[in-house]
Amino acid sequence: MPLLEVSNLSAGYGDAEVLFGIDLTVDRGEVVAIVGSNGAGKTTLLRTLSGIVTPTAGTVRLMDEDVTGLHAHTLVEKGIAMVPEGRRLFPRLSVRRNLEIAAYSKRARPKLAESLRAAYELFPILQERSDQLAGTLSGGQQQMVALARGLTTTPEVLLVDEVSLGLAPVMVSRVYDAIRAIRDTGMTIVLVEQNVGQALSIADRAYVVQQGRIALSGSGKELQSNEEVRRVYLGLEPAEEENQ
Ligand SMILES: Nc1ncnc2c1ncn2[C@@H]1O[C@H](COP(=O)(O)OP(=O)(O)OP(=O)(O)O)[C@@H](O)[C@H]1O
Repeated sequence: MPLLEVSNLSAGYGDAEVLFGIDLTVDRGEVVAIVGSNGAGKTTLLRTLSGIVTPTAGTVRLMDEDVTGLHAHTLVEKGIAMVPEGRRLFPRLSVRRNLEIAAYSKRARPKLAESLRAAYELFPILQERSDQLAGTLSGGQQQMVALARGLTTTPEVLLVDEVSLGLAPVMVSRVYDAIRAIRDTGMTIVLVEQNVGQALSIADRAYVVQQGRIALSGSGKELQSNEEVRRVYLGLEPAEEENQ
């Protein structure tokens, strides 16, 4: 049984339909990447899975329970956490306070001390900076707070939107190291990325979204060598040796 099973999911904003019959599965412990061009619907898919956007058709099952159309706060209680694009921290609150606030749910509150310990173990820099205002951290460090905040909700699955957006390349590698470290704890991760190369390098499996539909899927390795993916998303010629 997959941890997350999405069948025939459609969603949009008012009359603007964005997703058309998405099917995907995520197994426990997997990193699944959702890649595609600007405006393909990747963020909308994550927003629908996290209850911010209500689906117009289809089903979402979490650990075999139908959770379709539940509100975001209910889905947090059930174990779906979203790390949004742009991080959305409270810039004038300390790192520690940002993490504590995330543990508001009945699910997470009793485990707050344990979650903070685990977050600081994963991200020692955040422990060093725990009293610093989140808005004064570097972009990469803020992204680590956003990831740690998602983990503080003690999720079954962490949905991560555009984690590398706006970061310098060196920071992107650090943030990806952090995601590998999170994966190594056994966490299930769904990663939406425009940085297709990075996402495929870490993904067990990936889906390519085009105009609101799944156009391709396969293991991260398979998609890295898929001709269309190489040409359209990685900017490589089909015969070109990968040397980046
Ligand atoms: N709040 C909104 N109201 C109306 N339309 C929206 C809203 N958010 C996104 N859209 C539209 O939905 C479509 C899909 O956007 P979405 O953000 O899901 O794509 P994406 O693949 O994540 O791309 P990006 O990486 O640029 O965010 C786009 O045409 C976008 O203009």
